[in-house]
Amino acid sequence: GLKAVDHVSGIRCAFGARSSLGLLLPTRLSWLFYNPGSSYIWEKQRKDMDIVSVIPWLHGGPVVIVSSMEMMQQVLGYSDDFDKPLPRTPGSSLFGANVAMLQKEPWKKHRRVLNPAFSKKLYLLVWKESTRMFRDMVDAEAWDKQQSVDIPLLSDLTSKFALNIVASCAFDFHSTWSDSIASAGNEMTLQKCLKVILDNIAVRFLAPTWAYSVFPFGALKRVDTAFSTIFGFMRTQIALRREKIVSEDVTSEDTQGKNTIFHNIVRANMDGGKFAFDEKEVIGNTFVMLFAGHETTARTLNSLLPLLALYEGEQDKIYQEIEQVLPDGRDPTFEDFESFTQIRKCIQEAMRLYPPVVALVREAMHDVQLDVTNKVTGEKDHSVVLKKGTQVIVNILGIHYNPRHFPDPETFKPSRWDDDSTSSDAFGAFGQGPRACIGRKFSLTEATCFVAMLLRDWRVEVDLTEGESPQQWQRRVMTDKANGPRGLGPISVRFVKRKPQ
Ligand code: HEM
Repeated sequence: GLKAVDHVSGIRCAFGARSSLGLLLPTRLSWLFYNPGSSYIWEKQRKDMDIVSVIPWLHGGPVVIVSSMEMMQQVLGYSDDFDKPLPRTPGSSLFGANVAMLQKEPWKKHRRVLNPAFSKKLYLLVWKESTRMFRDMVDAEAWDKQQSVDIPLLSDLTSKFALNIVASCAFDFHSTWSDSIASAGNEMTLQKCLKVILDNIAVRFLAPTWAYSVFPFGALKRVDTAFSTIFGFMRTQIALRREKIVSEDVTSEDTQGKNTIFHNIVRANMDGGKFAFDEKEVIGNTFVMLFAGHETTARTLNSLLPLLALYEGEQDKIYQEIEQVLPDGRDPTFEDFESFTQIRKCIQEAMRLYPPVVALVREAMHDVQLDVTNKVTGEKDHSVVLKKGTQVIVNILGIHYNPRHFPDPETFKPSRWDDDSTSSDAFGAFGQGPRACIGRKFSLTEATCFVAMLLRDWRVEVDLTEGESPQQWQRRVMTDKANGPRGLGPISVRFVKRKPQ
Protein backbone atom coordinates (compact mmCIF):
# COMPACT_ATOMS: atom_id res chain seq x y z
CA GLY A 1 0.00 0.00 0.00
CA LEU A 2 2.72 2.41 0.98
CA LYS A 3 4.58 1.76 -2.26
CA ALA A 4 1.41 2.23 -4.30
CA VAL A 5 1.01 5.76 -2.94
CA ASP A 6 4.73 6.57 -2.89
CA HIS A 7 4.69 6.87 0.93
CA VAL A 8 2.33 9.82 1.03
CA SER A 9 1.54 10.22 4.73
CA GLY A 10 -1.94 9.73 6.14
CA ILE A 11 -4.18 7.23 7.86
CA ARG A 12 -3.40 3.55 8.38
CA CYS A 13 -6.55 1.71 9.35
CA ALA A 14 -8.41 -1.57 9.12
CA PHE A 15 -10.86 -0.59 6.39
CA GLY A 16 -10.18 1.47 3.31
CA ALA A 17 -11.77 4.80 2.46
CA ARG A 18 -13.74 3.13 -0.34
CA SER A 19 -14.16 -0.29 1.18
CA SER A 20 -17.82 -1.26 1.19
CA LEU A 21 -17.32 -3.34 4.32
CA GLY A 22 -15.77 -0.33 6.02
CA LEU A 23 -18.70 1.87 5.02
CA LEU A 24 -21.11 -0.53 6.68
CA LEU A 25 -19.31 -0.67 9.99
CA PRO A 26 -19.39 2.02 12.64
CA THR A 27 -16.52 4.43 12.35
CA ARG A 28 -13.62 4.74 14.76
CA LEU A 29 -14.23 1.62 16.83
CA SER A 30 -10.79 2.21 18.22
CA TRP A 31 -7.47 3.43 16.86
CA LEU A 32 -6.80 -0.10 15.68
CA PHE A 33 -10.01 -0.51 13.76
CA TYR A 34 -10.18 3.06 12.65
CA ASN A 35 -12.39 3.30 9.67
CA PRO A 36 -12.50 6.55 7.73
CA GLY A 37 -16.26 6.07 7.23
CA SER A 38 -18.47 7.85 4.79
CA SER A 39 -18.29 11.27 6.42
CA TYR A 40 -14.49 11.28 6.62
CA ILE A 41 -14.14 13.55 3.62
CA TRP A 42 -16.35 16.16 5.17
CA GLU A 43 -15.19 15.97 8.73
CA LYS A 44 -11.49 15.96 8.39
CA GLN A 45 -10.14 16.42 4.97
CA ARG A 46 -11.18 19.98 4.41
CA LYS A 47 -8.97 21.03 7.30
CA ASP A 48 -6.05 18.74 6.57
CA MET A 49 -3.30 18.76 3.98
CA ASP A 50 -3.75 18.99 0.24
CA ILE A 51 -2.83 15.32 -0.12
CA VAL A 52 -3.22 12.42 2.26
CA SER A 53 -3.29 8.66 1.84
CA VAL A 54 -5.52 6.02 3.41
CA ILE A 55 -3.92 2.61 3.63
CA PRO A 56 -6.03 -0.20 5.04
CA TRP A 57 -4.47 -3.33 6.46
CA LEU A 58 -7.60 -5.50 6.43
CA HIS A 59 -9.98 -4.62 3.63
CA GLY A 60 -9.96 -2.24 0.69
CA GLY A 61 -7.24 -0.73 -1.48
CA PRO A 62 -4.83 2.16 -0.88
CA VAL A 63 -6.05 5.58 -1.99
CA VAL A 64 -4.82 9.12 -1.97
CA ILE A 65 -7.16 12.02 -1.35
CA VAL A 66 -6.32 15.34 -2.99
CA SER A 67 -7.81 18.69 -2.04
CA SER A 68 -6.29 21.35 -4.28
CA MET A 69 -7.46 22.79 -7.56
CA GLU A 70 -4.13 22.04 -9.22
CA MET A 71 -4.25 18.34 -8.36
CA MET A 72 -7.94 18.14 -9.27
CA GLN A 73 -7.05 19.42 -12.73
CA GLN A 74 -4.33 16.81 -13.15
CA VAL A 75 -6.66 14.01 -12.11
CA LEU A 76 -9.89 15.02 -13.85
CA GLY A 77 -8.28 16.57 -16.93
CA TYR A 78 -7.99 15.35 -20.49
CA SER A 79 -4.81 13.25 -20.16
CA ASP A 80 -4.85 9.45 -20.31
CA ASP A 81 -3.22 9.17 -16.88
CA PHE A 82 -6.44 8.71 -14.93
CA ASP A 83 -9.82 7.20 -15.73
CA LYS A 84 -12.92 6.02 -13.87
CA PRO A 85 -12.10 3.05 -11.60
CA LEU A 86 -12.56 -0.38 -13.09
CA PRO A 87 -15.46 -2.26 -11.54
CA ARG A 88 -14.07 -4.57 -8.84
CA THR A 89 -17.08 -5.79 -6.90
CA PRO A 90 -20.17 -7.57 -8.21
CA GLY A 91 -22.15 -4.57 -6.96
CA SER A 92 -20.40 -2.25 -9.41
CA SER A 93 -22.69 -3.51 -12.11
CA LEU A 94 -25.80 -3.15 -9.97
CA PHE A 95 -27.51 -0.79 -12.32
CA GLY A 96 -25.94 -1.99 -15.55
CA ALA A 97 -23.20 -0.28 -17.56
CA ASN A 98 -23.94 3.41 -17.91
CA VAL A 99 -22.44 6.68 -19.09
CA ALA A 100 -21.35 7.72 -15.60
CA MET A 101 -19.33 4.63 -14.67
CA LEU A 102 -17.58 3.47 -17.82
CA GLN A 103 -14.00 4.04 -18.80
CA LYS A 104 -13.02 6.21 -21.72
CA GLU A 105 -13.51 3.95 -24.75
CA PRO A 106 -16.91 2.38 -23.99
CA TRP A 107 -17.99 5.71 -22.46
CA LYS A 108 -17.67 7.51 -25.79
CA LYS A 109 -20.48 5.46 -27.26
CA HIS A 110 -22.80 6.38 -24.40
CA ARG A 111 -22.04 10.09 -24.62
CA ARG A 112 -22.56 9.94 -28.36
CA VAL A 113 -26.08 8.58 -27.83
CA LEU A 114 -26.97 10.97 -25.01
CA ASN A 115 -25.29 14.25 -26.00
CA PRO A 116 -27.82 15.27 -28.67
CA ALA A 117 -30.60 15.18 -26.08
CA PHE A 118 -29.00 17.94 -24.01
CA SER A 119 -29.94 20.84 -26.22
CA LYS A 120 -31.74 24.16 -25.94
CA LYS A 121 -35.00 22.36 -26.70
CA LEU A 122 -34.58 20.36 -23.52
CA TYR A 123 -33.79 23.41 -21.38
CA LEU A 124 -36.86 25.21 -22.70
CA LEU A 125 -38.89 22.21 -21.67
CA VAL A 126 -37.23 22.08 -18.24
CA TRP A 127 -38.19 25.69 -17.63
CA LYS A 128 -41.73 25.19 -18.85
CA GLU A 129 -42.25 22.07 -16.76
CA SER A 130 -40.70 23.69 -13.68
CA THR A 131 -43.20 26.57 -13.81
CA ARG A 132 -46.07 24.14 -14.43
CA MET A 133 -45.04 21.84 -11.59
CA PHE A 134 -44.50 24.77 -9.23
CA ARG A 135 -47.99 26.16 -9.89
CA ASP A 136 -49.40 22.69 -9.52
CA MET A 137 -47.65 22.25 -6.18
CA VAL A 138 -49.01 25.57 -4.86
CA ASP A 139 -52.54 24.57 -5.90
CA ALA A 140 -52.37 21.02 -4.64
CA GLU A 141 -50.93 22.06 -1.28
CA ALA A 142 -53.41 24.97 -1.07
CA TRP A 143 -50.59 27.38 -0.25
CA ASP A 144 -52.55 30.27 -1.75
CA LYS A 145 -55.10 30.06 1.02
CA GLN A 146 -52.42 30.48 3.68
CA GLN A 147 -50.30 33.41 4.77
CA SER A 148 -47.44 31.14 5.76
CA VAL A 149 -46.60 27.53 5.02
CA ASP A 150 -44.50 25.30 7.25
CA ILE A 151 -42.34 22.77 5.43
CA PRO A 152 -41.31 20.25 8.07
CA LEU A 153 -38.88 18.34 5.84
CA LEU A 154 -37.57 20.45 3.00
CA SER A 155 -35.72 17.58 1.33
CA ASP A 156 -39.02 15.74 0.79
CA LEU A 157 -40.37 18.70 -1.13
CA THR A 158 -37.26 19.42 -3.20
CA SER A 159 -36.75 15.75 -3.96
CA LYS A 160 -40.33 15.27 -5.13
CA PHE A 161 -40.13 18.39 -7.26
CA ALA A 162 -36.84 17.40 -8.89
CA LEU A 163 -37.95 13.81 -9.49
CA ASN A 164 -41.10 15.03 -11.22
CA ILE A 165 -39.09 17.36 -13.44
CA VAL A 166 -36.55 14.77 -14.53
CA ALA A 167 -39.34 12.24 -15.08
CA SER A 168 -41.24 14.66 -17.22
CA CYS A 169 -38.38 16.27 -19.18
CA ALA A 170 -36.02 13.35 -19.57
CA PHE A 171 -38.53 10.51 -19.72
CA ASP A 172 -41.81 12.04 -20.78
CA PHE A 173 -43.58 10.59 -17.72
CA HIS A 174 -45.98 13.40 -17.05
CA SER A 175 -47.69 13.69 -13.72
CA THR A 176 -49.29 16.28 -11.50
CA TRP A 177 -48.13 17.19 -8.01
CA SER A 178 -50.94 15.20 -6.38
CA ASP A 179 -50.66 12.31 -8.77
CA SER A 180 -46.91 12.49 -8.72
CA ILE A 181 -44.58 10.10 -10.48
CA ALA A 182 -42.67 10.17 -7.20
CA SER A 183 -45.61 8.34 -5.59
CA ALA A 184 -45.62 5.54 -8.18
CA GLY A 185 -44.60 2.06 -7.06
CA ASN A 186 -46.43 -0.79 -5.43
CA GLU A 187 -45.02 -1.38 -1.98
CA MET A 188 -42.86 1.73 -1.86
CA THR A 189 -43.04 5.07 -3.68
CA LEU A 190 -40.37 5.76 -6.31
CA GLN A 191 -39.07 8.65 -4.22
CA LYS A 192 -38.68 6.35 -1.24
CA CYS A 193 -37.07 3.63 -3.39
CA LEU A 194 -34.39 6.03 -4.63
CA LYS A 195 -33.70 7.20 -1.10
CA VAL A 196 -33.45 3.65 0.25
CA ILE A 197 -31.06 2.74 -2.55
CA LEU A 198 -28.88 5.76 -1.85
CA ASP A 199 -28.79 5.12 1.89
CA ASN A 200 -28.09 1.40 1.55
CA ILE A 201 -25.78 1.19 -1.39
CA ALA A 202 -23.14 -0.63 0.67
CA VAL A 203 -25.68 -3.27 1.75
CA ARG A 204 -26.45 -4.05 -1.87
CA PHE A 205 -22.75 -4.21 -2.73
CA LEU A 206 -22.05 -6.72 -0.02
CA ALA A 207 -25.08 -8.91 0.49
CA PRO A 208 -25.01 -12.04 -1.66
CA THR A 209 -28.17 -12.84 -3.63
CA TRP A 210 -29.17 -15.75 -1.34
CA ALA A 211 -29.16 -13.45 1.71
CA TYR A 212 -32.36 -11.76 0.54
CA SER A 213 -34.36 -14.97 0.74
CA VAL A 214 -32.70 -16.26 3.92
CA PHE A 215 -33.07 -12.95 5.83
CA PRO A 216 -36.14 -11.33 4.26
CA PHE A 217 -36.52 -8.55 6.84
CA GLY A 218 -34.93 -5.31 8.03
CA ALA A 219 -32.52 -3.47 5.77
CA LEU A 220 -32.24 -6.37 3.34
CA LYS A 221 -35.99 -6.42 2.78
CA ARG A 222 -36.17 -2.66 2.28
CA VAL A 223 -33.28 -2.70 -0.19
CA ASP A 224 -34.72 -5.62 -2.08
CA THR A 225 -38.16 -4.03 -2.33
CA ALA A 226 -36.64 -0.72 -3.45
CA PHE A 227 -34.58 -2.38 -6.17
CA SER A 228 -37.35 -4.61 -7.44
CA THR A 229 -39.86 -1.75 -7.49
CA ILE A 230 -37.59 0.59 -9.38
CA PHE A 231 -36.35 -2.02 -11.83
CA GLY A 232 -39.93 -3.18 -12.44
CA PHE A 233 -40.96 0.40 -13.11
CA MET A 234 -38.08 0.99 -15.51
CA ARG A 235 -38.70 -2.25 -17.40
CA THR A 236 -42.36 -1.37 -17.88
CA GLN A 237 -41.50 2.10 -19.14
CA ILE A 238 -38.85 0.75 -21.49
CA ALA A 239 -41.32 -1.76 -22.94
CA LEU A 240 -43.93 0.97 -23.41
CA ARG A 241 -41.42 3.21 -25.11
CA ARG A 242 -40.40 0.41 -27.46
CA GLU A 243 -44.01 -0.07 -28.46
CA LYS A 244 -44.37 3.65 -29.08
CA ILE A 245 -41.24 3.73 -31.22
CA VAL A 246 -42.38 0.72 -33.20
CA SER A 247 -45.75 2.27 -33.79
CA GLU A 248 -43.95 5.53 -34.55
CA ASP A 249 -45.92 7.47 -32.00
CA VAL A 250 -42.78 9.26 -31.00
CA THR A 251 -40.02 10.74 -33.09
CA SER A 252 -36.68 12.07 -31.89
CA GLU A 253 -37.46 15.26 -33.75
CA ASP A 254 -40.31 16.08 -31.41
CA THR A 255 -40.59 19.84 -31.71
CA GLN A 256 -41.14 20.46 -28.02
CA GLY A 257 -37.94 18.64 -27.12
CA LYS A 258 -39.92 15.98 -25.29
CA ASN A 259 -38.84 12.37 -25.06
CA THR A 260 -35.34 12.91 -26.20
CA ILE A 261 -33.16 11.46 -23.43
CA PHE A 262 -35.19 8.33 -22.80
CA HIS A 263 -36.07 8.05 -26.45
CA ASN A 264 -32.38 8.10 -27.40
CA ILE A 265 -31.60 5.42 -24.83
CA VAL A 266 -34.30 3.01 -26.00
CA ARG A 267 -33.75 3.80 -29.66
CA ALA A 268 -30.05 2.97 -29.27
CA ASN A 269 -31.13 -0.48 -28.15
CA MET A 270 -33.44 -1.00 -31.11
CA ASP A 271 -31.23 0.41 -33.85
CA GLY A 272 -28.41 -2.13 -33.61
CA GLY A 273 -25.01 -1.44 -35.14
CA LYS A 274 -21.84 -0.05 -33.68
CA PHE A 275 -23.48 2.32 -31.24
CA ALA A 276 -26.22 -0.01 -30.03
CA PHE A 277 -27.02 -0.33 -26.31
CA ASP A 278 -27.60 -3.81 -24.93
CA GLU A 279 -30.41 -4.46 -22.41
CA LYS A 280 -28.19 -3.77 -19.40
CA GLU A 281 -27.00 -0.50 -20.86
CA VAL A 282 -30.59 0.60 -21.38
CA ILE A 283 -31.43 -0.12 -17.74
CA GLY A 284 -28.13 1.38 -16.52
CA ASN A 285 -28.56 4.64 -18.37
CA THR A 286 -32.24 4.93 -17.49
CA PHE A 287 -31.38 4.50 -13.84
CA VAL A 288 -28.46 6.90 -13.83
CA MET A 289 -30.47 9.65 -15.50
CA LEU A 290 -33.37 9.22 -13.12
CA PHE A 291 -31.08 9.19 -10.14
CA ALA A 292 -28.34 11.69 -11.03
CA GLY A 293 -30.93 13.93 -12.61
CA HIS A 294 -32.97 14.54 -9.49
CA GLU A 295 -31.15 13.94 -6.21
CA THR A 296 -28.37 16.42 -6.97
CA THR A 297 -30.69 19.29 -7.90
CA ALA A 298 -32.87 18.50 -4.90
CA ARG A 299 -29.85 18.73 -2.60
CA THR A 300 -28.85 22.05 -4.11
CA LEU A 301 -32.26 23.57 -3.36
CA ASN A 302 -32.23 21.93 0.05
CA SER A 303 -29.10 23.83 1.03
CA LEU A 304 -29.83 27.04 -0.87
CA LEU A 305 -33.21 27.84 0.68
CA PRO A 306 -32.10 27.77 4.33
CA LEU A 307 -28.99 29.76 3.40
CA LEU A 308 -31.21 32.45 1.88
CA ALA A 309 -33.30 32.46 5.03
CA LEU A 310 -30.16 32.96 7.11
CA TYR A 311 -28.51 35.53 4.87
CA GLU A 312 -31.52 37.81 4.50
CA GLY A 313 -29.60 40.46 2.56
CA GLU A 314 -28.89 37.97 -0.21
CA GLN A 315 -32.54 36.94 -0.31
CA ASP A 316 -33.54 40.62 -0.58
CA LYS A 317 -31.17 41.07 -3.51
CA ILE A 318 -32.84 38.15 -5.28
CA TYR A 319 -36.25 39.66 -4.68
CA GLN A 320 -35.11 43.01 -6.09
CA GLU A 321 -33.78 41.19 -9.15
CA ILE A 322 -37.10 39.37 -9.60
CA GLU A 323 -39.00 42.65 -9.37
CA GLN A 324 -36.73 44.12 -12.04
CA VAL A 325 -36.99 41.17 -14.41
CA LEU A 326 -40.70 40.58 -13.80
CA PRO A 327 -42.10 44.08 -13.06
CA ASP A 328 -45.65 42.94 -13.85
CA GLY A 329 -45.36 39.88 -11.61
CA ARG A 330 -45.73 37.46 -14.53
CA ASP A 331 -44.29 33.95 -14.49
CA PRO A 332 -40.62 33.90 -15.53
CA THR A 333 -39.74 32.40 -18.92
CA PHE A 334 -36.61 30.72 -20.21
CA GLU A 335 -35.67 33.98 -21.95
CA ASP A 336 -35.30 35.52 -18.46
CA PHE A 337 -32.75 32.90 -17.40
CA GLU A 338 -29.68 35.02 -18.20
CA SER A 339 -31.12 38.00 -16.30
CA PHE A 340 -31.28 36.13 -13.00
CA THR A 341 -27.60 36.63 -12.18
CA GLN A 342 -28.10 37.01 -8.42
CA ILE A 343 -30.07 33.75 -8.29
CA ARG A 344 -27.35 31.93 -10.20
CA LYS A 345 -24.60 33.33 -7.98
CA CYS A 346 -26.50 32.18 -4.89
CA ILE A 347 -27.00 28.71 -6.38
CA GLN A 348 -23.31 28.45 -7.20
CA GLU A 349 -22.31 29.61 -3.74
CA ALA A 350 -24.69 27.13 -2.07
CA MET A 351 -23.13 24.40 -4.20
CA ARG A 352 -19.68 25.52 -3.17
CA LEU A 353 -20.56 25.29 0.52
CA TYR A 354 -22.65 22.13 0.23
CA PRO A 355 -21.68 20.33 -2.98
CA PRO A 356 -24.20 17.57 -3.71
CA VAL A 357 -21.34 15.32 -4.83
CA VAL A 358 -18.51 15.64 -2.34
CA ALA A 359 -15.85 13.48 -3.94
CA LEU A 360 -14.92 12.08 -7.35
CA VAL A 361 -12.89 8.94 -7.87
CA ARG A 362 -10.34 8.09 -10.52
CA GLU A 363 -7.77 5.36 -10.98
CA ALA A 364 -4.18 5.61 -12.22
CA MET A 365 -4.07 3.92 -15.63
CA HIS A 366 -0.31 3.35 -15.41
CA ASP A 367 2.38 4.49 -12.99
CA VAL A 368 1.57 8.20 -12.88
CA GLN A 369 3.55 11.15 -11.62
CA LEU A 370 1.36 13.55 -9.62
CA ASP A 371 2.63 17.04 -8.86
CA VAL A 372 1.83 17.85 -5.25
CA THR A 373 1.15 21.49 -4.49
CA ASN A 374 2.06 23.48 -1.42
CA LYS A 375 -1.10 24.09 0.60
CA VAL A 376 -0.33 27.75 1.23
CA THR A 377 1.23 28.92 -2.02
CA GLY A 378 -0.23 26.52 -4.56
CA GLU A 379 3.23 26.13 -6.10
CA LYS A 380 4.52 22.68 -7.03
CA ASP A 381 6.17 21.29 -3.91
CA HIS A 382 7.25 17.81 -4.97
CA SER A 383 6.05 14.88 -7.08
CA VAL A 384 4.83 11.45 -6.12
CA VAL A 385 4.51 8.41 -8.35
CA LEU A 386 1.24 6.54 -7.93
CA LYS A 387 1.33 2.93 -9.01
CA LYS A 388 -1.01 1.73 -11.73
CA GLY A 389 -4.42 0.91 -10.24
CA THR A 390 -4.12 3.27 -7.26
CA GLN A 391 -7.30 5.19 -6.70
CA VAL A 392 -7.39 8.94 -6.23
CA ILE A 393 -10.28 10.65 -4.49
CA VAL A 394 -10.69 14.27 -5.57
CA ASN A 395 -12.09 15.94 -2.50
CA ILE A 396 -14.44 18.55 -3.90
CA LEU A 397 -15.42 19.63 -0.42
CA GLY A 398 -11.79 20.15 0.56
CA ILE A 399 -11.19 22.25 -2.55
CA HIS A 400 -14.30 24.34 -1.98
CA TYR A 401 -13.18 25.08 1.58
CA ASN A 402 -9.56 25.70 0.67
CA PRO A 403 -8.99 29.37 1.63
CA ARG A 404 -6.41 29.73 -1.13
CA HIS A 405 -9.15 29.23 -3.68
CA PHE A 406 -12.03 30.75 -1.72
CA PRO A 407 -11.03 33.27 0.96
CA ASP A 408 -13.23 33.21 4.09
CA PRO A 409 -14.51 29.83 2.92
CA GLU A 410 -17.11 29.21 5.63
CA THR A 411 -19.15 32.27 4.69
CA PHE A 412 -22.02 32.25 2.20
CA LYS A 413 -20.83 35.03 -0.09
CA PRO A 414 -22.48 35.00 -3.54
CA SER A 415 -20.54 38.16 -4.49
CA ARG A 416 -17.40 36.03 -4.80
CA TRP A 417 -18.86 35.00 -8.18
CA ASP A 418 -19.27 38.62 -9.36
CA ASP A 419 -16.34 38.54 -11.75
CA ASP A 420 -17.21 35.35 -13.47
CA SER A 421 -20.61 34.24 -12.43
CA THR A 422 -20.66 30.93 -14.22
CA SER A 423 -17.32 29.28 -13.69
CA SER A 424 -14.19 29.20 -11.66
CA ASP A 425 -11.28 26.87 -12.07
CA ALA A 426 -11.62 25.67 -8.49
CA PHE A 427 -15.36 25.04 -8.65
CA GLY A 428 -15.77 21.28 -8.82
CA ALA A 429 -19.44 20.67 -7.96
CA PHE A 430 -20.18 19.53 -11.51
CA GLY A 431 -16.81 17.83 -11.93
CA GLN A 432 -14.29 18.95 -14.53
CA GLY A 433 -12.70 17.73 -17.73
CA PRO A 434 -14.22 15.28 -20.20
CA ARG A 435 -16.44 13.62 -17.58
CA ALA A 436 -17.95 16.84 -16.27
CA CYS A 437 -21.69 16.74 -15.65
CA ILE A 438 -23.83 16.43 -18.74
CA GLY A 439 -26.84 17.74 -16.79
CA ARG A 440 -25.32 20.98 -15.51
CA LYS A 441 -27.50 23.31 -17.55
CA PHE A 442 -30.54 21.11 -16.94
CA SER A 443 -30.21 21.48 -13.19
CA LEU A 444 -29.28 25.19 -13.24
CA THR A 445 -32.32 25.89 -15.40
CA GLU A 446 -34.60 23.99 -13.06
CA ALA A 447 -33.15 25.47 -9.85
CA THR A 448 -33.19 29.05 -11.20
CA CYS A 449 -36.82 28.70 -12.25
CA PHE A 450 -37.83 27.19 -8.91
CA VAL A 451 -36.16 29.99 -6.93
CA ALA A 452 -37.63 32.73 -9.15
CA MET A 453 -41.14 31.30 -8.81
CA LEU A 454 -40.81 30.77 -5.06
CA LEU A 455 -39.21 34.04 -4.03
CA ARG A 456 -41.45 36.15 -6.24
CA ASP A 457 -44.36 35.30 -3.94
CA TRP A 458 -42.82 33.96 -0.76
CA ARG A 459 -40.12 34.79 1.75
CA VAL A 460 -38.11 31.93 3.19
CA GLU A 461 -37.56 31.82 6.95
CA VAL A 462 -36.10 29.41 9.45
CA ASP A 463 -36.82 29.16 13.17
CA LEU A 464 -33.94 30.30 15.31
CA THR A 465 -34.04 29.21 18.93
CA GLU A 466 -33.97 31.96 21.54
CA GLY A 467 -30.78 33.99 21.37
CA GLU A 468 -29.45 31.96 18.46
CA SER A 469 -27.64 33.76 15.63
CA PRO A 470 -28.13 32.70 11.98
CA GLN A 471 -24.57 31.38 11.94
CA GLN A 472 -25.25 29.30 15.05
CA TRP A 473 -28.38 27.88 13.39
CA GLN A 474 -26.33 27.03 10.31
CA ARG A 475 -23.74 25.22 12.41
CA ARG A 476 -26.42 23.42 14.44
CA VAL A 477 -28.70 22.32 11.61
CA MET A 478 -26.52 22.25 8.52
CA THR A 479 -23.90 20.37 10.47
CA ASP A 480 -20.68 18.95 9.13
CA LYS A 481 -21.55 15.49 10.21
CA ALA A 482 -25.09 15.55 8.93
CA ASN A 483 -24.01 16.72 5.53
CA GLY A 484 -21.54 13.91 4.86
CA PRO A 485 -21.89 12.29 1.48
CA ARG A 486 -25.59 11.71 2.04
CA GLY A 487 -26.69 15.31 2.07
CA LEU A 488 -27.69 17.67 4.83
CA GLY A 489 -29.65 16.51 7.81
CA PRO A 490 -33.38 17.25 8.23
CA ILE A 491 -34.21 20.90 7.62
CA SER A 492 -37.50 22.66 8.18
CA VAL A 493 -38.32 26.07 6.72
CA ARG A 494 -41.30 28.41 6.53
CA PHE A 495 -42.56 30.23 3.45
CA VAL A 496 -44.27 33.53 4.31
CA LYS A 497 -46.43 35.25 1.71
CA ARG A 498 -44.90 38.53 0.54
CA LYS A 499 -48.19 40.23 -0.24
CA PRO A 500 -50.72 39.07 2.34
CA GLN A 501 -54.26 38.77 1.02
C1 HEM B 1 -26.96 20.21 -9.05
C2 HEM B 1 -27.08 19.21 -9.88
C3 HEM B 1 -25.98 18.28 -10.30
C4 HEM B 1 -24.74 18.08 -9.75
C5 HEM B 1 -24.12 18.76 -8.56
C6 HEM B 1 -24.09 17.06 -10.55
C7 HEM B 1 -22.80 16.62 -10.33
C8 HEM B 1 -22.11 15.80 -11.20
C9 HEM B 1 -20.71 15.49 -11.12
C10 HEM B 1 -19.77 16.01 -10.04
C11 HEM B 1 -20.40 14.69 -12.15
C12 HEM B 1 -19.01 14.16 -12.51
C13 HEM B 1 -18.76 12.78 -11.94
C14 HEM B 1 -17.31 12.35 -12.12
O1 HEM B 1 -16.48 13.10 -12.61
O2 HEM B 1 -17.01 11.24 -11.70
C15 HEM B 1 -21.61 14.44 -12.88
C16 HEM B 1 -21.71 13.62 -13.98
C17 HEM B 1 -22.92 13.29 -14.55
N1 HEM B 1 -24.15 13.88 -14.32
FE1 HEM B 1 -24.53 15.32 -13.00
N2 HEM B 1 -24.95 16.65 -11.52
C18 HEM B 1 -26.11 17.37 -11.42
C19 HEM B 1 -27.22 17.27 -12.23
C20 HEM B 1 -27.39 16.33 -13.21
C21 HEM B 1 -28.58 16.16 -14.01
C22 HEM B 1 -29.82 17.05 -13.92
C23 HEM B 1 -28.36 15.11 -14.85
C24 HEM B 1 -29.24 14.49 -15.90
C25 HEM B 1 -30.40 14.91 -16.27
C26 HEM B 1 -27.02 14.62 -14.57
C27 HEM B 1 -26.42 13.55 -15.20
C28 HEM B 1 -25.07 13.26 -15.09
C29 HEM B 1 -24.43 12.23 -15.88
C30 HEM B 1 -25.10 11.31 -16.88
C31 HEM B 1 -23.08 12.26 -15.54
C32 HEM B 1 -21.96 11.36 -16.11
C33 HEM B 1 -21.28 12.12 -17.23
C34 HEM B 1 -20.15 11.35 -17.88
O3 HEM B 1 -19.42 10.61 -17.21
O4 HEM B 1 -19.99 11.52 -19.07
N3 HEM B 1 -26.47 15.39 -13.58
N4 HEM B 1 -22.65 15.14 -12.29
